[in-house]
Amino acid sequence: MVDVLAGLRGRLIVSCQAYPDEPMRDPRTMTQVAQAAVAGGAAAIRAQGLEDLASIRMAVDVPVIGLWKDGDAPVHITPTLAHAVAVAHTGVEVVALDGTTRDRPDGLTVAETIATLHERTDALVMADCSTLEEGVAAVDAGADLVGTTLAGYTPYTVKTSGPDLGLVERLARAVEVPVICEGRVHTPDDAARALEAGAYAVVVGTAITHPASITGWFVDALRRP
Ligand SMILES: CC(=O)N[C@H](C=O)[C@@H](O)[C@H](O)[C@H](O)COP(=O)(O)O
Repeated sequence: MVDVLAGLRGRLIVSCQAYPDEPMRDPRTMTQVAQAAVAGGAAAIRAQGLEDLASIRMAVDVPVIGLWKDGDAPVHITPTLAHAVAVAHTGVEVVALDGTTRDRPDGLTVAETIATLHERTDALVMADCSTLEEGVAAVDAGADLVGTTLAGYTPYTVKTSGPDLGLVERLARAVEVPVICEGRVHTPDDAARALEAGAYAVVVGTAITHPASITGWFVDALRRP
């Protein structure tokens, strides 16, 4: 598993996710998107949902970071231990879960969730966080990687127009585990700046794998006076 992390240093991870009721919400489609990303040089794939994960894990030869978005509670990225174990059982190398200190639907803490997952499976854990304090706490709780995934998506954080590079910088100074810059990395320049800010690796989702959003960016630009 140490090799998994070593292979991600300085590299691009592509998040391949389609949202409920979208046309591309189909495991075969997401698998093809993941294969295309790997062909383009992605060092790992991040993906969502048990079916997508099982299919993508079989189809690509790079590590997969898996999550399961479920429920309407504020904590919905791999929200419970049962979700985390199910994600690990798809064969992915890394389980991503909500690493904030908010109440979890099963009443467990992040530390209890990570400890039990580590006991029961070989998967590494990526804690999706929104603040420096959450990242530090998640690492203390046993997270193997920490991501800025939720910066701007919790009620107490501000959504920066690009990636939250300030948070990347502060986290990279504060923790010993790899810091993954994730969220609103929309250009190659954003990605390069994330590494300069101290990120170990960079996740890009929307800007590579979400055609509806990318189309919208162009449509909006044409509407400007
Ligand atoms: C906040 C949240 O739920 N983020 C999710 C986490 O898996 C995904 O919807 C994002 O696409 C992913 O984090 C990549 O970010 P971006 O698509 O901005 O490159």
